[in-house]
Amino acid sequence: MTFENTLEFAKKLDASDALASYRNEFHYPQVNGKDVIYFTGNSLGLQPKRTQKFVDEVMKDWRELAVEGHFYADKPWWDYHERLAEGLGKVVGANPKEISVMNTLTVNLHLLMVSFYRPTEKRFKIICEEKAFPSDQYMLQSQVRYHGLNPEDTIVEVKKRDGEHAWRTEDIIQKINEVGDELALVLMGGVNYYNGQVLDMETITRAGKGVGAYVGWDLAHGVGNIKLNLHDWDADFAAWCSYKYMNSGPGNASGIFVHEKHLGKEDIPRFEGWWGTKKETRFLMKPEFDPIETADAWQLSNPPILSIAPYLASLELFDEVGMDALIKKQKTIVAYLEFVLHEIDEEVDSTFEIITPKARGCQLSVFLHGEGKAIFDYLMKKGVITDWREPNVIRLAPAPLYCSFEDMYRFGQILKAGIQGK
Ligand SMILES: Cc1ncc(COP(=O)(O)O)c(C=O)c1O
Ligand SMILES: Nc1ccccc1C(=O)C[C@H](N)C(=O)O
Repeated sequence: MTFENTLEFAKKLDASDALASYRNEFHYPQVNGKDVIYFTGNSLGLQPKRTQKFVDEVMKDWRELAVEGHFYADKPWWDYHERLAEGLGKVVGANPKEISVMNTLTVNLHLLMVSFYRPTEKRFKIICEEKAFPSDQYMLQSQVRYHGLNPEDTIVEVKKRDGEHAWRTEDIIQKINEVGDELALVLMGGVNYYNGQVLDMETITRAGKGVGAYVGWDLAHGVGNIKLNLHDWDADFAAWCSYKYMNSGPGNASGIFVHEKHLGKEDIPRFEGWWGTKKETRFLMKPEFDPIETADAWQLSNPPILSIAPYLASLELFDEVGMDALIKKQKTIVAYLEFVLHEIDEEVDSTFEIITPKARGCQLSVFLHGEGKAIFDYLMKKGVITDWREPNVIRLAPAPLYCSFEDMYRFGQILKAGIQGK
């Protein structure tokens, strides 16, 4: 499709957008009395209007039923989290039994490390990407130290080549083969938070398994953003948060995937709690742990229903739309945003560079040479919400559920005026 950087053309794209009506499903913050142009769905998704109903329902059940709500609410609390497994399975490409919703991302990564990072004298190394999201780095370092090892000898970071902005799959594979039979675990961000790159998870998983390591994925920036096929890729585990592209609200419940082949196994170490035991026997209060034969065996506590209810609301939206339609719009809107950026770049003295490679999802990261922070501050004042990542990057993620093509055009005009100092 040949794009044009005009309001008419952007409106034409909106008119033929199958997801256009979903824009009305969300609440928008206002700046200068107008809805913002929201580019930070990769950090915190907007609030779906229907979320209120799901939360109110829990508040009402609690008010009217109190403890009886565990078993007798319309959506009983004791197995409320199970309602998410099927929908999430479709989003991440997994069987429902491979999914559980619990805790938050960093907590879940720690819990999954208990099961999948079991260093031996010979096989103890971990491969991750350089400059992984800081929480992932702290998580890995503390896990390694917990096992009495030294992070410097244990964590192997795959670097980008000098002068390049993205990782090359061949470099990751080479590192995996190089570490070989010392490699215990590959754990990487499937979609990188900084440059927006989507890693070739299928190939990397195969390579990791090929040398006998476990392979896990942090999908904070992947879930609800790109096509995932965790089961077929044969990943051992994955974890993600729900508050970015999945719009479930700040700090809300997160999800895990554990491959079917690890379910119902006796010999897998795990930190356990009573919500991981079979429902039929849980309330017999026996001392023996009787694990559920699904990823719910990793559950510890009775779940925070008020934190899961918004996730259920948001999953309903994802279920209605489907990942295929979502990704179809995403590809067009990101391509249009890229086009608008290039057009502006031609029209003004070039000050920016897109550092996101073609293997991408929703996010374009733009390196602002020179006046970076001033442009960022200006955009925020004009009601364009982006985010800033040191040293000089703004991230733009036009989430396909609620961003319009007109937003992209208007953003371009605001950016141009900002660079020209108008
Ligand atoms: C890649 C990645 N890992 C970890 C985190 C931390 O998540 P949480 O604070 O939910 O544990 C985030 C985002 O906050 C992230 O983007
Ligand atoms: N939860 C947050 C709370 C405060 C500030 C940022 C976050 C983020 O989620 C950042 C996100 N992980 C990122 O990729 O930048």
